[in-house]
Amino acid sequence: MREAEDAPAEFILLAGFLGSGKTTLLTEWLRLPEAADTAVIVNEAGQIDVDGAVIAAEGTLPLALLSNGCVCCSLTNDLVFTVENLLRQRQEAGGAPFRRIILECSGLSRPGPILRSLGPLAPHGLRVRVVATCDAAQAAERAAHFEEFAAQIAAADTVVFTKLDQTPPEAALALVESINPLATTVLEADCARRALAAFTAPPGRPSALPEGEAGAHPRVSVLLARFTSEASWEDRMDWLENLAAFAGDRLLRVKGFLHPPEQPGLAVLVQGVGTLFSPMVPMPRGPRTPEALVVILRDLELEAVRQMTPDAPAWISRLSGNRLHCAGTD
Ligand SMILES: Nc1nc2c(ncn2[C@@H]2O[C@H](COP(=O)(O)OP(=O)(O)OP(=O)(O)O)[C@@H](O)[C@H]2O)c(=O)[nH]1
Repeated sequence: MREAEDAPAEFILLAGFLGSGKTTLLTEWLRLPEAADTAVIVNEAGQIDVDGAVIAAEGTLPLALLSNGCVCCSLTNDLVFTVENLLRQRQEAGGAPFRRIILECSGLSRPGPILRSLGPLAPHGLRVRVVATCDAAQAAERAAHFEEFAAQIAAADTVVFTKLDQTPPEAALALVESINPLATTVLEADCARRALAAFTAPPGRPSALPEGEAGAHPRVSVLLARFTSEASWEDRMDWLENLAAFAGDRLLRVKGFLHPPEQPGLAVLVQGVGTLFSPMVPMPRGPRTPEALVVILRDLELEAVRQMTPDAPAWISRLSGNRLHCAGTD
């Protein structure tokens, strides 16, 4: 579908639960020619900017980061400032106006407060749209435990199903339609076609309705794991294996970088959703790829994880300065 040259730029809020495939969808999009004139803002809730490093590896695109907090509760002013900065820098550089600014939200953020915070951007005439990813394999479990899941789906103009290679989509589709019968759904196994459908879908509702419920999650812990200088590669793998076995379905997400001691220039991207780990991806070691793993758990506290393997050459701490979810009301 060709877009009119003078169509207003879009502000796309890319929501979706932890590990549901937001970054993957976005990187697929950035590889397409249609993605020219896209700017990206990444809201990584912790100190480790994994998504930013993965997206930056796609090339030189205007990329801004909102880190150390959740954009739906603590960073709404920063968001307006960041968008205005991107627009101004583009104008000052004499570049063509952006067609799209995509905000990748952290996985537990709720679209409602973010949409409401966009008021000061009204003079820019951006058309706002919410795209939510839904992991077809995990939808029922997420819906049962996390109201953020329902808030994300309910706010979406477009719901994009992911992990269709792992599970048939019917149950997740029925669930999503029961939460938000108005959303356009994208059920596309091919990654490029899925990304194209996600980010160029015709506008449905003019803007999404903010959801009402508050979403504190005292049951979620966000921890940071680091390894000592004596730790071998096997120690790191053992620790991860133990974690998956110990936490079971209480393990929601692992992501971060490991540094193989034998390979000084190399960092390895580690991605786990639940206890399922993707093949590790090698990346150059550098300031964007520090060695640390963000571990997100349900119903498991720091002390329990430390006690899991008290002698492991690892430091486990709470992620400081982090608020993955809203504790307040709207
Ligand atoms: N098999 C399969 N794996 C996928 C698909 N989409 C994403 N993944 C994998 O799922 C994991 C999480 O994907 P991400 O794109 O990082 O998910 P995210 O929503 O950005 O994660 P957070 O930022 O932590 O909330 C990665 O290991 C991806 O490779 C898919 O359609 N099929």
